[in-house]
Amino acid sequence: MKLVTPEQMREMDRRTIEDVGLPGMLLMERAALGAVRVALRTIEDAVGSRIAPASASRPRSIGILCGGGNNGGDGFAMARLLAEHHYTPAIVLLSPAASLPPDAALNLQIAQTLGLELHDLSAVAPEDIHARLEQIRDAHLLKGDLVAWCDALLGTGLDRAPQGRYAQAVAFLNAEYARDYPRIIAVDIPTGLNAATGQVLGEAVQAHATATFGCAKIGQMLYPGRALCGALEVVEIGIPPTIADQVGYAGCALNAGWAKHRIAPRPRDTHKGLSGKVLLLAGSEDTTGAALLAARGALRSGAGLLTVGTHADVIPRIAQAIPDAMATRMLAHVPDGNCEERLRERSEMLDAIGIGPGIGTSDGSMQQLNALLDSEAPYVVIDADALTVLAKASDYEHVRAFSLPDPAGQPRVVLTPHPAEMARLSRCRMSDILAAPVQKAQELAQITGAIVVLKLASTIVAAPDGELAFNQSGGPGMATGGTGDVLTGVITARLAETHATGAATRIFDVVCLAVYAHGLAGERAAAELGVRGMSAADLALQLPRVWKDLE
Ligand SMILES: NC(=O)C1=CN([C@@H]2O[C@H](COP(=O)(O)OP(=O)(O)OC[C@H]3O[C@@H](n4cnc5c(N)ncnc54)[C@H](O)[C@@H]3O)[C@@H](O)[C@H]2O)[C@@H](O)CC1
Ligand SMILES: Nc1ncnc2c1ncn2[C@@H]1O[C@H](COP(=O)(O)OP(=O)(O)O)[C@@H](O)[C@H]1O
Ligand SMILES: [K+]
Repeated sequence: MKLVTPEQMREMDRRTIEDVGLPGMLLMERAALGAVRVALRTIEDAVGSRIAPASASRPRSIGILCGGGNNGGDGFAMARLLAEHHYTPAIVLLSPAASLPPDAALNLQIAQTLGLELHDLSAVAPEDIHARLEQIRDAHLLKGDLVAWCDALLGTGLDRAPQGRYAQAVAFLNAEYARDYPRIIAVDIPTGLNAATGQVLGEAVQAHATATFGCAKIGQMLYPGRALCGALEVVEIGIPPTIADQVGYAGCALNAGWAKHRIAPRPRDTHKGLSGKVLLLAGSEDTTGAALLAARGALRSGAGLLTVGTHADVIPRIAQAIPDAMATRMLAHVPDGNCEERLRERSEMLDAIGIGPGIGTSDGSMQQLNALLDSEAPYVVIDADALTVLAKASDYEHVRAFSLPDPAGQPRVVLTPHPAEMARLSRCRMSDILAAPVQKAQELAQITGAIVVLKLASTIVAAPDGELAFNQSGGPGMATGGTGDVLTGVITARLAETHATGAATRIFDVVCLAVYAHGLAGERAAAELGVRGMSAADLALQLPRVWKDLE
């Protein structure tokens, strides 16, 4: 699923209308048709919760709150189309009809000509809006049943927090959502949601479903926006693909459609060398678990040969817990030439190296990270303590220098920070990261030349050239210690196999698939064990099934 910014969507609309010559009314009609389809399905899906859809013998009402822009225009058109399906639409107008843009004005005029029910609240005092909307609702509840509200207040034109009448209408819709009876359908985007950032301006509508037009917007991928949309459906409105490609996209969503056919079955005549030689620099005395989890992530994601490079005391514990892996001394708390030497010797023979889970932030870790960035390792994943160590460095020249020499011009380093690590790397507060995660991830990718995986509930993958992806898999069960360690192993193993086989796959896509698969494993573990019962180890155990399904 391709994603756009609100500006890109407006530009696609504009070019389609002005350059191609498709009338705006036609786009609006298709938008309204799609939104009606989503509304009807949402109502039908809710039948179990006492809601009965309309039929010739069973009239039902739908309230449609319309604002003063083209989003409101979609709402007027929807009213006309809903009437075809035996619903009684009740249009509520919040802005003066005289200032509507042309297509919206025409759709309002048609609705009026058809005699559809219209409540003009554009001159009602804001403090009275709530009561007026309740009156409209109650009148319809007496006549039949009001089964849904459509939010056609504001769409991608939102440029400030809803205030006055709009704010009251948003609050009313949220009170209706809380009653858990009528379905709330957002037209294009829930009002109050910033389509670029996923942040709320003032208060935003909580919808059961959102019909979004043309392309999904970035703000619908990121929380809280993602949750406010409810079930999100993209409605084609007639933007020609050539126009969309000319305008360009802001990124893509990592979902089932994206992941299909991204991983080929292994050839029968392969051998372990071709599956990828992985080294994970992980674990210390108190954090052996981090190394074990990363190792499980790698072994369950296709690693051909896995070595865990760790502190001396940890080696027997790794060997006992995971006999499939080799363990060797490669970490020390104080700088140790032997560890560096071993790393240097091996790096060339490896396909990918992951560093960080549980290694500690001592000078020894710093030294080993520097040695790694001086090595010949094809790909390096930097996570956890190694990120904290990296953040202590004055600049990211080291990472940049390492990232540059790839013959195909692809990044060789992957950074996998969670928001706290990201704040350290970006030298700002965590609140700054959470307020602008996309921008921060892009900036760090550009500064370092690395692929940045900013781990959130909607993880963002950012490439140095500005490419973006937003992960849609995963869930709250993954909010438990160690799931990030597993991810390090997964990404490292996938990079290793790609390097070993010499596959022409883009590194960015390899990282994205690893992130997506890791989230799916989290979903599967939660489905089996519940979000509170599952652990990071359970997630790792689900990885084989996820890869099997993806193949
Ligand atoms: N021809 C097109 O461009 C199409 C537009 N479509 C619909 O049109 C929408 C975009 O239309 P518009 O650009 O008219 O934008 P909106 O309908 O989102 O509203 C824009 C108007 O509301 C004002 N506004 C912004 N924030 C406000 C606030 N907080 N309180 C009060 N007023 C506020 C703006 O100043 C502007 O006048 C899309 O979301 C989509 O629903 C669809 O019909 C498809 C085709
Ligand atoms: N609510 C959530 N929804 C989806 N994924 C989540 C959620 N919470 C956490 N995750 C994922 O779980 C992982 C946590 O990683 P991290 O914070 O590094 O944990 P740790 O350091 O304990 O291993 C990340 O991949 C993150 O995207
Ligand atoms: K809306």
